[in-house]
Amino acid sequence: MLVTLEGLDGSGKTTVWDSLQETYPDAVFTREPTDDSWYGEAVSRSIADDDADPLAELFLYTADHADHLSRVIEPALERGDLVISDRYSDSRFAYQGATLAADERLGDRLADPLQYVVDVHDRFSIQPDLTIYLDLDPETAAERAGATNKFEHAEYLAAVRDNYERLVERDPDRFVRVDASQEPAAVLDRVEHVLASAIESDEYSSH
Ligand SMILES: Nc1ncnc2c1ncn2[C@@H]1O[C@H](COP(=O)(O)OP(=O)(O)O)[C@@H](O)[C@H]1O
Ligand SMILES: Cc1cn([C@H]2C[C@H](O)[C@@H](COP(=O)(O)OP(=O)(O)O)O2)c(=O)[nH]c1=O
Repeated sequence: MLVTLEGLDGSGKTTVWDSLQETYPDAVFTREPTDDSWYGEAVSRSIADDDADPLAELFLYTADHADHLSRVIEPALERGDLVISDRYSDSRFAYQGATLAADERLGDRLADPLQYVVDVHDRFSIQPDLTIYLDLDPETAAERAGATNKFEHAEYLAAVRDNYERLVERDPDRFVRVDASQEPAAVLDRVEHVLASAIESDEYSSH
């Protein structure tokens, strides 16, 4: 079963992901961008480059995703493991959807940048069974994240949040929204509850 954690920078994904490792010691914990491959390293370089070409950046993230799928996700799912990923394809749909829309060169050419990024993933990616969306307003998110990279500014995060809203609306059965403005223990409690029920119904449906 593939579970993903999504939300703005600073929404608390990594905090939750760290804590879940104690609850589910046998699960495979992974993340995007990956931090153990040269594809992930290339993505980190692009994140640090304020002048990175947005289209080149989309394809770097997507290359990292393709490698992540074949190297980590697919083998784990074939073994029947629970996989919990801190960010996954929806990050690309929301973030690169916003970056491409803001790019003067591309904005007019791509009628719907978010849909373009979704289409790039068609035919090779694997859809999560459950996506937990940590919902937080862009100002608090930027404040918590400390705005250390170009993706963490409130104005940009507001566009990213609009894209997440579109994704949730398109796929209400897959997404579960969690109020990330609550204190950490309350957020974790809610996430653990959502995850436990999803695992239970997954086990029930596979018997
Ligand atoms: N529910 C919360 N309330 C307040 N601060 C939080 C909460 N969850 C995480 N934080 C803090 O916010 C910052 C960003 O959290 P992090 O888990 O790294 O977010 P993300 O992985 O979504 O960027 C960290 O300093 C973390 O301690
Ligand atoms: C996976 C992914 C991340 N990102 C961005 C979001 C983050 O600002 C940055 C690094 O991701 P990450 O290290 O998960 O940041 P954080 O823990 O602060 O949420 O990359 C994209 O723009 N597209 C993507 O496909």
